Amino acid sequence: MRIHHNHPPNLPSSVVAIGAFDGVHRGHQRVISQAVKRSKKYNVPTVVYTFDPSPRSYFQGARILTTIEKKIEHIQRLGVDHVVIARFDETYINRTPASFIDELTNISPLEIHVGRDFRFGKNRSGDVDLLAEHFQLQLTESVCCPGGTIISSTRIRNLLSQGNIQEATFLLGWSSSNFVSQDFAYQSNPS
Ligand SMILES: Cc1cc2nc3c(=O)[nH]c(=O)nc-3n(C[C@H](O)[C@H](O)[C@H](O)COP(=O)(O)O)c2cc1C
Ligand SMILES: Nc1ncnc2c1ncn2[C@@H]1O[C@H](COP(=O)(O)OP(=O)(O)OP(=O)(O)O)[C@@H](O)[C@H]1O
Repeated sequence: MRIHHNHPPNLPSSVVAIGAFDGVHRGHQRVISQAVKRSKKYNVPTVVYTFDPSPRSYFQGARILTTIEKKIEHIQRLGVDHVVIARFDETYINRTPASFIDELTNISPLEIHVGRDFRFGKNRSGDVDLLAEHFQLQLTESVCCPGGTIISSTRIRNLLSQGNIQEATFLLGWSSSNFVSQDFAYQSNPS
């Protein structure tokens, strides 16, 4: 897998998945795996476009589930060809939706895979309807817990803070021993 910092490569065609993907949990895995499956069908590379730091950590100071290195490792395991890591800083957050859309045209997406709630651009002003005016969108069905709640990084963070490692690990879909960041590992197992 090739790693691109800040700027996507120029590609003649691709299938793209976009998101913060903190934890690369079961919901994220579905978004990315569906992109990989479709890229194989088209015989074009899969690109995952993600952010460092994650927007939730930047805006709300949320503790991360995965370091950027771990995130890359898990994305690679899903069979992705290229990962773009955009530095999420003051300059970046002020970009307009149009500027983000322009950037995506460099990778010539045949399809873009995101969840229904995906937002982008300054003040979260871009949504899936706007993206669909420019690209073929594939909206991933939400992956839920057995109880019916949608899996999210926030939910997993809360479970870990409460010490509920078993459920957090299940929602992550990876082994927590080599997955959860040191901060959480320490908090959940202080001995
Ligand atoms: C160019 C760009 C600018 C963004 N600016 C903001 C912003 O001003 N405020 C904000 O809360 N999020 C901003 N975001 C983050 C998005 O709201 C969102 O978190 C990000 O696209 C990842 O999607 P996800 O949270 O569904 O994974 C921006 C994203 C992009 C791509
Ligand atoms: N449970 C899920 N099922 C399907 N798609 C999901 C799921 N959770 C997130 N996604 C999608 O994956 C992409 C990345 O999502 P994001 O990183 O914001 O995850 P999140 O779990 O909602 O995080 P947070 O709780 O921090 O907001 C987005 O397009 C989002 O819609």
